[in-house]
Amino acid sequence: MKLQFAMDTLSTESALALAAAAAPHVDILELGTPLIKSEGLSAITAIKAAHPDKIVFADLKTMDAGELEADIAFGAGADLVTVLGTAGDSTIAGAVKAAKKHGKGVVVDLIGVADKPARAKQVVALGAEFVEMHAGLDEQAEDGFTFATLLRDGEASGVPFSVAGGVNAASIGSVRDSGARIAVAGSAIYSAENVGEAAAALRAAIG
Ligand SMILES: O=C(CO)[C@H](O)[C@H](O)COP(=O)(O)O
Repeated sequence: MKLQFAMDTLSTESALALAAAAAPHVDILELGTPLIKSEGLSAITAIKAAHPDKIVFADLKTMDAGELEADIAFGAGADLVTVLGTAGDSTIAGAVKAAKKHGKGVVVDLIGVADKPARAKQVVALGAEFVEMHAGLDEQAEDGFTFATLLRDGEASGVPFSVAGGVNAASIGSVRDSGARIAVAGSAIYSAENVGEAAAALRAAIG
């Protein structure tokens, strides 16, 4: 299983520092949505230039203009971009078209999707590389939500999936056991006193 570090910070400078500390222990460096909104596409270019050997993931959370948004992010250096599963099929297909042009990939984020396994199958058929079983902060706070639901949805989807939202040292073993291809950890790494050690501990936990 790969480890993805979601850098939910607001400046390129702090993202570069976080990436430098965590890079030896992670496979994928994610520029969080707030970072891209704050700094723009130049942040993607800066992270890719500093870490050409890592997969650079731009969490665009695109909802419309799929081809255009994906095209400019790939042009800036992204290897993977996200489109929302709640977007229309044409938006997802447009982003996939841009990915094919650049030899890159599209990940569909299923945040807010009621039937995640069903939508997962549909978007992979449209050309998504994998789906992200993602519970946002609000969804995590809803009555009846459990992390296990996310893992069950991933297993039930029958397609390649990552898990995001609440992945930490206590939960990452269950993510691996669910068959996820990728575990996405944000605050468990960037909020730690020692970012490098936190990333190394998550890596060690999944082998
Ligand atoms: O995409 C995100 C929010 O929309 C986060 O980056 C992702 O969910 C990671 O969350 P956490 O900090 O709980 O690991």
